[in-house]
Amino acid sequence: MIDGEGVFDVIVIGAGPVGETAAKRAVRGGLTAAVVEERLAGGECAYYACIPSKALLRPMELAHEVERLPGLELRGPIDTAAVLARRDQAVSGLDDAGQVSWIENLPATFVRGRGRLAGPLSVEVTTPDGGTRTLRARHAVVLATGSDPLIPAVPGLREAEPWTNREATAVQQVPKRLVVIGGGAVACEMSQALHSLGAQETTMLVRDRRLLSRMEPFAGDLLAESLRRSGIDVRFGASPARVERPLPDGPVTVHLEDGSRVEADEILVATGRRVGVGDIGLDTIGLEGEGPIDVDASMRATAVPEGWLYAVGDVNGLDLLTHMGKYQARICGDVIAARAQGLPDDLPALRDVADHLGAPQVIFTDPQVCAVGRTESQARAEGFPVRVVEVDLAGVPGAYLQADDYTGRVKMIVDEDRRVLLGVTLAGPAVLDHLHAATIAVTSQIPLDRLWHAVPVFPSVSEFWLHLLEEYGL
Ligand SMILES: Cc1cc2nc3c(=O)[nH]c(=O)nc-3n(C[C@H](O)[C@H](O)[C@H](O)COP(=O)(O)OP(=O)(O)OC[C@H]3O[C@@H](n4cnc5c(N)ncnc54)[C@H](O)[C@@H]3O)c2cc1C
Ligand SMILES: NC(=O)c1ccc[n+]([C@@H]2O[C@H](COP(=O)([O-])OP(=O)(O)OC[C@H]3O[C@@H](n4cnc5c(N)ncnc54)[C@H](O)[C@@H]3O)[C@@H](O)[C@H]2O)c1
Repeated sequence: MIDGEGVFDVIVIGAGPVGETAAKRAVRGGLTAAVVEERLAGGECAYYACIPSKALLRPMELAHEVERLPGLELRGPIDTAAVLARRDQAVSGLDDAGQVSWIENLPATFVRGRGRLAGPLSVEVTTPDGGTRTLRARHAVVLATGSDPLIPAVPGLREAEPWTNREATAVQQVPKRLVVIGGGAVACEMSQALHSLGAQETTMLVRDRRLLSRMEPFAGDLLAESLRRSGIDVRFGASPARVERPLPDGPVTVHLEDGSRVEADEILVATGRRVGVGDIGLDTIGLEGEGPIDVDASMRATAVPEGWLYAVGDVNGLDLLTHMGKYQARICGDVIAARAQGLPDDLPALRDVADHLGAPQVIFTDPQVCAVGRTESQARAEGFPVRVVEVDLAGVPGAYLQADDYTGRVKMIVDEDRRVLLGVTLAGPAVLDHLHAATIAVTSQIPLDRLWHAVPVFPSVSEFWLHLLEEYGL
């Protein structure tokens, strides 16, 4: 809704899931908003990350479920063409018309083009036809510019035109031989998805000694076992020294630091992200640097004393997860609206708490890996009086009824002084929906003596709570 030529209460740069949410909340709070997007409204998440990756993983998950149950059998291999067609549907054929209408119906003004700060409260947009347009904000500019794949400086790697998450999630032809650099979320999910869809030789080159090295060690170990069982070659302590691809469409060879080499048809780089602060005009407001934008608990950029600049989602580097970015965006949009209208801006719902407790996260592999709060090593490093309790999920009737040879584990970290949970990690088939109960317990700091009265149903997987609490001594 424009109420002056190019003048809005709030301007959001970046229409990923996070920028869209910030605009929605600001408009709900009675403000006018413009949303500037250079590529596709919906962002990385909708087209090249969360949505397509989960569409590609779901058939693998179901196939594994069937394999684990005697009496059931798949009629044939996974129909890759059908899976890719369903993925195409899930990403709306890379057409953002629906997302643009959603933004316009907020109502907010959608501006296609590259946004760049042009001094305080001012945004210059380079439109697709090469023209420029200047927008002014009365109250706030929100940076929601996300992140881009990071390609490490390995000689020959960039020249080999590696796949990033974008090409991997948009795959049309699954390579027969795939080599993946990385052992984090993207590497694990995409290796398993592409292997299940036809990559016959999949090699993961993991620099660390474990997969998912920021999570509890048992989770990465269970996942590595599962990946290896399905035929993926997971190599630890494997660092690429140089990469060669003599012909653009020919095979690629990765030479490792230990002198060995891997040849493949395609190479996927999954080594983290670079936050989206490049060429967005930070210099025009006296900021510099390549790193995330530091924010306070109301999502306001701490380096801008006048307080008109906010940063939400991947670009602030707090937690590179869609649900966390959208949570930040709800706070941000509401705070901007409150401040613009002189309303209280310090209500409990208007401050970021969750990012500092340990964000909930699910790795959608088989086994699924789910975590919230602190790991044991984080809790110990922070000086908490820690007690750890672990339970084998195979001993929980609700779990072993699900499948033969059910393999899974759960670990809880207790603050012994307060007898509350600091963190929970669980890994196993189809456990992701159990994470929210753990998130509630960790976030709400429910005393274990109270949690004891939340009786889990028999025979459900959620009885692991009972097993944990009994093991603890209740
Ligand atoms: C393969 C993969 C799978 C993932 N799976 C999950 C998952 O299952 N669950 C989960 O929670 N998270 C997942 N993530 C992380 C998630 O994708 C990100 O945390 C999320 O996309 C961040 O949202 P955002 O809006 O901050 O940024 P983005 O989604 O990156 O959107 C930013 C938008 O800003 C636009 N933009 C940037 N600069 C400008 C500019 N100057 N002017 C105009 N527009 C601009 C971009 O074009 C983009 O559309 C995954 C990531 C990857 C790579
Ligand atoms: N299901 C999910 O929630 C999900 C799925 C995918 C991605 N994501 C998010 O997207 C972000 C990016 O994921 P990602 O997997 O790219 O990053 P990551 O930070 O999770 O993992 C990066 C991996 O690359 C390795 N690495 C880094 N630099 C390297 C180098 N120079 N050489 C060799 N190895 C190197 C690291 O050791 C690590 O194993 C993550 O923060 C994650 O939260 C979330």
